[in-house]
Amino acid sequence: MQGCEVEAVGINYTVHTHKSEHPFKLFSKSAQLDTEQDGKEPEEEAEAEHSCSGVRHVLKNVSFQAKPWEILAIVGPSGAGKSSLLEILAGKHSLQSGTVLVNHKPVDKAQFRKLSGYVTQKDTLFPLLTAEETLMFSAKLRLKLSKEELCCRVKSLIKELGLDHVADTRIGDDRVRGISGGERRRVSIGVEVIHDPKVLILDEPTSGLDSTSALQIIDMLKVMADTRGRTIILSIHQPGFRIVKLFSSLLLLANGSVLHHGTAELLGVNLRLSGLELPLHVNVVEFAIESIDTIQQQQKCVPVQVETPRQLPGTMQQKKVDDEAGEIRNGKFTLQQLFQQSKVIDEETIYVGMDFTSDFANSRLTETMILTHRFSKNIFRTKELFACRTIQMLVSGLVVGSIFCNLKDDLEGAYERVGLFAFILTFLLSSSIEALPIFLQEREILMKETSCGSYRVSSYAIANGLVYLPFLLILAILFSMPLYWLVGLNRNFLAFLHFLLLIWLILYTANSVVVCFSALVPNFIVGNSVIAGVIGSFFLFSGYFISKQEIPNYWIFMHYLSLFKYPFEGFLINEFSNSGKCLEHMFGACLKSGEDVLEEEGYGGESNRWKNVGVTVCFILVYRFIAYVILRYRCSQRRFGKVFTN
Ligand SMILES: Nc1ncnc2c1ncn2[C@@H]1O[C@H](COP(=O)(O)OP(=O)(O)OP(=O)(O)O)[C@@H](O)[C@H]1O
Repeated sequence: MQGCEVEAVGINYTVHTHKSEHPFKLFSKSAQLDTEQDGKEPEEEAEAEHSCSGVRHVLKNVSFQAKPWEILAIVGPSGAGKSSLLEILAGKHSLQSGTVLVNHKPVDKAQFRKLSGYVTQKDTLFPLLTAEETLMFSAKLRLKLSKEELCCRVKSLIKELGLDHVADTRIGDDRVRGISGGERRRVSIGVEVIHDPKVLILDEPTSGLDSTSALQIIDMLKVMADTRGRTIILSIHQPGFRIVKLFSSLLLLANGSVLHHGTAELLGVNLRLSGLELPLHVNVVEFAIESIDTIQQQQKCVPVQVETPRQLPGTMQQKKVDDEAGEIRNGKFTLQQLFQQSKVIDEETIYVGMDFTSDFANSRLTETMILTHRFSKNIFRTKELFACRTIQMLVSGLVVGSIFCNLKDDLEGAYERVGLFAFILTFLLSSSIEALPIFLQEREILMKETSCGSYRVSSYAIANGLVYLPFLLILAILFSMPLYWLVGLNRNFLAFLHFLLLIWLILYTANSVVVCFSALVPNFIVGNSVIAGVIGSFFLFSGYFISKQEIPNYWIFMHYLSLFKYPFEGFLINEFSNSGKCLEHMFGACLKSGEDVLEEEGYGGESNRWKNVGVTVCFILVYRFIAYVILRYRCSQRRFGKVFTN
C-alpha cells in the first residue's frame, strides 16, 4: 500500500492583533516601547515592534516531514503555534508563505480533502445519534458503496476503534448522558477515517481525557499507522512516558519556531548537549517544554542537531519528484506551474483507487435523502423540539380555544376575533425561536462536514426545508383542531382547511426565519436578540396596532415586509368573507356584514385570499434562499485554499 509523505517547507503565518485598532495606538506604542524594551535583544525588539504594529508572527519558518506508517507529534507550550500549524496543514487557513508537499508534489484542495482527515479538538457530533448511526451516516455521505459494503465498512471500523460495546449507545453531550469522552473522541476519529485517508491530522486528540483513555487513543492511532500505512500528525499537551514511546518523531515548537525535529531519543541527546540533565521520572517532552527558555538561549549560540530525513527508495520516479521538490524549494518553478505538469502523475501514483471525477461521493438527490433521514432521526429524538412542542401546541390550542369559547357573531365578537388572530400570530411566530440552539449546533456540524467535502450545502438546505414540513403540519393540526371549533370560527369545512393551511405556513415561516438568522448570527445570545427584535418590529408594522394609513411614509416598507401582515389578512378574509355573517342589525335589516368590515379596513375580499398565501410562500422561499447563500459563503470560507503554497 502506498503511503503519503507530507512535507512542510518554510511555513510562516502571521495574524493581525487588535493592538493596531487601539484608539490611542500611537501613545500606547511609544509608552510600551519606552517602558518594556529596555534591555531586550534586537530580535525581541523587532518582535515587540511587530506586535505593537498589530502583526503577530504565529509561525516562523516551520519545516518538517511526516512519513507514512509513523506518528509525528507536535509538542510545545501553550501558544507555541501547534493548532495554527495543524489548521494550515488541514487547509483551514491559507498559506501566507511556504509550501506543503505530499509525496514531494503540491496537491489541490479536492485531492487533499480525499486524501486526509482532520479531527478537531472539539467533538462536533449529533448527541442523539448512536455511535454506529454516526459512522453509518458519515459512510453513506462520503463513500459510494452498496448497502452491504457500507455495513461491512462501518462494522470493521467500529471494531478497529474498539467501540463494539457502545455501538448502540447515543453519543450524548453536556445535557444528555451518552458514551464516555474517550469513546466520543474515537467516534470523531472514526468519522474522519471512514473514507480511509492516507493522512490523518488530529488537534489534541487526548485533551480532556484521563491518562488511560489518552494512552488507548494514541495506541489506537499507532495501530492505524502500523496496519494501514497512514501518516499521522497530531498535537499533544504533556504526553506520558508510554505515549511518548509510541511517537515516531517529535516537532518541538516554541513561539512559532521549531526547536527540535526528530525522535524523542535525539531530543534527549540535544538536551544533554545543551547541558540539561533529564531528571528521573520526568519524560523528555515534559522536560524539554519546561526548559524552553534555556534551549532557546542555547540555540542562539549552537544550532541543534536535527535528524536527516530517511531517503525513500531511489527509483527514477522518486528521483524526479525529489528533484522537483528541490526546485520548488529553490524557487525555480512556481507550484502552480509544477502542479499543472504533475497533475496526471499525482492522480495515478499517489491516490490509487480514488475517484477524482467528482468532488462528492453521491448525487444531490441521494445526499438530500440521507440528510433528510438524519434530520428526522434527530428531530424525533429531540424531546424539547418534538415532545414538548407537540404538547405545547395541543395544550395552547385547547387553552386559547376555551378562553375565546363560542364568540358571538356580532360586532363585539368580530373585534374579539381580530384580537384572537393577532395573538395566534404573535404566539406562533415567537415560539419557534426555541429551535435556534438546534440550528446553531447543526451549523457547526454542517460547516465541518462540508469543509471536508461530505456533501453539498444545497443538499443540506433542501433536506432542512423538507424535513420540517410534516412535523409542522402535525403541530398545525394539533393547534387548530381544538381552537377552531371551540371558538366557533367560520363554520365551513373549507374555511377550516384554509385556516389550517395558514397556521402551517405561519409555523413554516417562523422556522425559515430562525434558519435564516441562525445561519447569520455568531451565537445564541445574539441570535435570540436579533430574532426577537425582528419579530417584534414586524408585529408592530402588521397593521394591527397602527393602521396602514397611519404609518409614516418612510416606514411603510416595513408594513409590506411584515411577516404578520399577509397571514393576518388571510385570517380576516377567511373569517369574514363569504361567511354570510351579519355583525350589526337594525329592525331585522343587516347594517354591517363581514365583507363590509373587510372593505372598511382595506383588506380586500375573496380576491386577496390566495394572494396572501402566495406572498407568505414567497417569504418562506426568500428566507430559505438567504440562509442557503449565507451558509454557502460560510462553508466556502472554511474550505481549503486552492494549492498549498503562496
Ligand atoms: N487569529 C488569531 N488572532 C490572534 N492571535 C492568534 C490567532 N491565531 C493564533 N493566534 C495566537 O497565536 C499563538 C499560537 O496559537 P495556537 O492556538 O496555534 O497555539 P497552541 O500551541 O495550539 O496553544 P494551545 O496548546 O494552548 O492550544 C497564540 O498566542 C494565539 O493567541
